[in-house]
Amino acid sequence: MNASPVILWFRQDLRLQDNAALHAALARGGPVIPVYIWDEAGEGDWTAGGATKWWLHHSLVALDASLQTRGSRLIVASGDSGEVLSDLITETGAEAVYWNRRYEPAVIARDKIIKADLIAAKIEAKSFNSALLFEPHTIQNKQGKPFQVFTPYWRHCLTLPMAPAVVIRKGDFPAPAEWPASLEISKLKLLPTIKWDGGFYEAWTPGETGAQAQLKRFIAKAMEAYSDQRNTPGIEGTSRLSPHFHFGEIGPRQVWAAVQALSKDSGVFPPNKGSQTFLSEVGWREFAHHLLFHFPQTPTEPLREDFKKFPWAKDKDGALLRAWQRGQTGYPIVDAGMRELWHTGWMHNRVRMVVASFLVKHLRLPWQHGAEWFWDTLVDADLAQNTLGWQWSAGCGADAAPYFRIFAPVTQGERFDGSGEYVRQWVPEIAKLPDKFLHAPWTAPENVREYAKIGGNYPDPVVDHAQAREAALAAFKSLRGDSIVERDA
Ligand SMILES: Cc1cc2nc3c(=O)[nH]c(=O)nc-3n(C[C@H](O)[C@H](O)[C@H](O)COP(=O)(O)OP(=O)(O)OC[C@H]3O[C@@H](n4cnc5c(N)ncnc54)[C@H](O)[C@@H]3O)c2cc1C
Repeated sequence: MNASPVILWFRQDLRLQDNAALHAALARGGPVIPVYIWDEAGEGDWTAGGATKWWLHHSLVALDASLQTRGSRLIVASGDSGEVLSDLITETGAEAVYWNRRYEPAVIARDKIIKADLIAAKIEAKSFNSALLFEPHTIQNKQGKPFQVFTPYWRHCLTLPMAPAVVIRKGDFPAPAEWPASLEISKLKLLPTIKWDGGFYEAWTPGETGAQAQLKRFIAKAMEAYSDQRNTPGIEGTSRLSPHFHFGEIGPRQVWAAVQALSKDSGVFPPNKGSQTFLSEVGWREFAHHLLFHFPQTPTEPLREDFKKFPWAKDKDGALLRAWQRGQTGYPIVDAGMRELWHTGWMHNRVRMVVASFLVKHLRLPWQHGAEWFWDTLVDADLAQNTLGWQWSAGCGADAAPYFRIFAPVTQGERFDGSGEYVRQWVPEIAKLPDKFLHAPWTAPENVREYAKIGGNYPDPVVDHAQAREAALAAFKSLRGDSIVERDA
């Protein structure tokens, strides 16, 4: 038992349950001082975008409220993490700093320095895993190398022991006799000054309680049918846990345990096909972190070296990129996705794949432009998962979709939004079109267009699908210099 305070440094682990650093801090004894540091420079080139800042504000408010129910509170500071911690140590007499690990390259580099400095100053510095089932440095293939294909990666992971979720005891957390100074959360200025975030409030409840409610809802209503319904953007067929995962308001061990609990009666795990597919998507999240850790250059550079020479198209005045960002490409499924993103900070995975393919293949614009836009607009923007998603879509990453697989936006719309529910919600100016023309409004006869009152409200396609596809294949061919199999997805 220890009487000196321990600083519990919260980062992307904004929850009390299944929090290994908190568990260790409580077990150590002595007052626990929970701290959050807003350290933009410490994130390297990837400081939080507008949408994740919105989420963070509300998540910190929720965390502080939860801590207060435990006789504690959140100390909030801004600045260089190492300096803030050092000042707090002086102010509080803390002799230990505990935190949960993160895996982004700039953060790893920063944390290493902080740990070394703390140890040199004779402060107990300990880090823990609360974010992943399998930490990247513990996983390698038979050749001792990182995995680059998901299926063998995941098969290997599933042979390994998995730590259970950590249970935090009930009751108050020991508090210091005097709390150090704290900023008000609003002083971090994370919320937008221009009010574009109205839709976010309707769509989300940031914080640990919101995350648990979302998991419960998903398990009760959608998990069993997940493998059939996960590709239909017009229904709530997926968990929508991604921003909660990103901020560590829920951890994968908790999700695993919740699915496992359903197997109590049958003894079969996972209990059904839906849960099996769902857990393998959680596996993709693990894989994304594995890749980012082992290939830290990939947020900006293609994993496949040959793609560095890809002949991207010229986009005069950025007009094509702007049309894509604003949901004005003339392809309804693409525009619906981009508008859903702008309005709610989230986009369905099927549609993320369609809009990413459209940017990279139809418009032939660099995937990095798309990754940057997603970074700023997604509430779940995550360096590991965003990088994997974009490199997968562009065909230049690990286990990626081949470049020559070009998603045809009309076919994708008809196949995955056949009833048009999704497009009608996000592209209301064409809502009155009959299903037959909904995904290709330019093919509707004039009288139908008139009846549906499309008028000049909705743009014609910014590129012709067939021509764009040919140009993309030619560009790919010039890169590869060999024959390719052509197939629309
Ligand atoms: C171009 C592109 C960019 C993406 N950027 C991000 C991002 O910044 N942040 C992010 O969390 N996800 C990203 N994804 C992955 C995926 O689209 C989202 O995780 C998913 O849509 C989140 O919705 P959900 O929580 O309902 O997922 P569910 O289908 O319920 O899946 C459960 C969890 O598994 C993980 N997951 C699901 N699909 C994937 C996947 N393909 N890759 C990695 N993890 C996955 C997520 O953590 C998700 O919350 C991206 C995908 C693409 C194609």
